Amino acid sequence: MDKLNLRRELIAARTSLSPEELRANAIKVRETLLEQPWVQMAGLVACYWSTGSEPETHGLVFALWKHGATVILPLLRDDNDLDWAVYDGPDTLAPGRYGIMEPVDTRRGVDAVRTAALVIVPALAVDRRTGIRLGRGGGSYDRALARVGPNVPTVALLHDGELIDGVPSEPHDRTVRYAMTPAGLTRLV
Ligand SMILES: Nc1nc2c(c(=O)[nH]1)N(C=O)[C@@H](CNc1ccc(C(=O)N[C@@H](CCC(=O)O)C(=O)O)cc1)CN2
Ligand SMILES: Nc1ncnc2c1ncn2[C@@H]1O[C@H](COP(=O)(O)OP(=O)(O)OP(=O)(O)O)[C@@H](O)[C@H]1O
Repeated sequence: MDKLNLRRELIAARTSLSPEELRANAIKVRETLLEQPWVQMAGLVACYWSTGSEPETHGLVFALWKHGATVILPLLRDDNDLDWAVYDGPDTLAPGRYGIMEPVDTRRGVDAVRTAALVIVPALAVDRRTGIRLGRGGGSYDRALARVGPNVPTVALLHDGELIDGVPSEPHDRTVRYAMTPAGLTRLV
């Protein structure tokens, strides 16, 4: 299946998830990730502020922040590349493009993600054999992940049925090292 149709199918499946399922998944994701030593030890974490039926990250971001980590969140630039700014509590976010909440703190530039010790990303699907990630289609995270060093753990958050075989890929597509689903954390590459 091509990317466009696969995206359409995955987005349709997400809209059928109930608020209870979304909440249960969010708790599982938060608890599983916070158990990992490499998560606990990360001083600077790049995450995302979830919207709609995406795997929910609000509790995770809050918990990482409370734990003492510096959390940076993306701001979508006009060229679809990602700028980054520091999360400083729930009152420090304002809607950006597509209505996604973005931090109002000073913009740290597209290269800020290079300094993260852990990178948690949104995805519509990940290929379980290759780690290839399918995103929204702006190429934003392809660009951001290209700046992340090979030894930095990268984790895509997924719902059930989104860790699949045969994600279509192009040369610019980036991989992630872990997929987090309601079934648990899977090391990919
Ligand atoms: N929560 C969250 N934050 C994020 C991302 C994301 O996927 N999730 N991004 C990941 O890159 C960036 C924002 N990029 C986005 C790109 C497209 C759409 C979106 O809703 N697109 C519509 C169609 C848009 C259109 O009208 O052309 C869609 O997918 O239906 C949302 C975010 C940065 N922040
Ligand atoms: N490094 C890059 N520099 C500039 N444009 C890029 C880069 N990587 C990808 N793109 C462009 O982004 C567009 C969308 O790519 P693709 O469909 O793979 O997005 P995606 O990975 O699903 O989305 P996202 O990364 O935003 O979650 C493509 O047209 C591609 O040319």
